[in-house]
Amino acid sequence: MTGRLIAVVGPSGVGKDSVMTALAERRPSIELVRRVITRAPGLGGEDYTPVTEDRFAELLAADAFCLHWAAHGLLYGIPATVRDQLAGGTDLLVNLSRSVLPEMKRAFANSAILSLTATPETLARRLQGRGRETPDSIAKRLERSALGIPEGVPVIEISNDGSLDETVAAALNALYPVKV
Ligand SMILES: Nc1ncnc2c1ncn2[C@@H]1O[C@H](COP(=O)(O)OP(=O)(O)OP(=O)(O)O)[C@@H](O)[C@H]1O
Ligand SMILES: O=P(O)(O)OC[C@H]1O[C@H](OP(=O)(O)O)[C@H](O)[C@@H]1O
Repeated sequence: MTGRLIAVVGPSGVGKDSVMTALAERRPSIELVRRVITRAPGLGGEDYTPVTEDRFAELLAADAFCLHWAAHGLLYGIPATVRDQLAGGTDLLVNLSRSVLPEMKRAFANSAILSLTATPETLARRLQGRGRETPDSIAKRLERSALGIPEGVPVIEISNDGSLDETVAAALNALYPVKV
């Protein structure tokens, strides 16, 4: 059976990368997709492939991405090689922009979307605590947090306002319900 592409979406700071890492630890058969990003190397938060804008354009022209988008002044690409991993039966977790969800649903029949939520106060506290962005960039990310899920796209909505353990348990129950 083909693997499932599990997209994790939600506003900046909601905890997508933290939840993805914890999910993969709890269920080691799930693999994390490494994104190609025009971000400076070594900024942490996730394991990504840093590239220049010129290199990103080359990869795009060579059809190296199955999904790509722009946000926060950066370009993001999902390697087309994920199709081979899925064909091999591996379930994959991928951090996506909410804006590419309709395209993702059209392109990947076996897929699911985890939509993480948290209050504006939690988002602000977490972005400030993480310290990866400047105060100006944090303010812009908080403004963008109001962006919703595109209409008609089915999602599994899970609050990450509580502990990571609670979120991971709820996500695993929804994604892999125990058959009785
Ligand atoms: N349930 C949680 N409880 C407490 N802190 C959390 C929880 N989830 C995430 N965090 C913390 O919140 C901060 C933001 O989390 P993370 O980087 O995973 O968010 P993100 O949604 O991937 O953000 P971005 O889209 O900006 O990359 C991190 O410092 C992380 O440790
Ligand atoms: O607001 P939307 O479009 O849903 O998401 C836009 C981008 O924001 C986050 O980027 P990062 O992980 O902070 O670099 C997401 O992962 C996505 O790439």
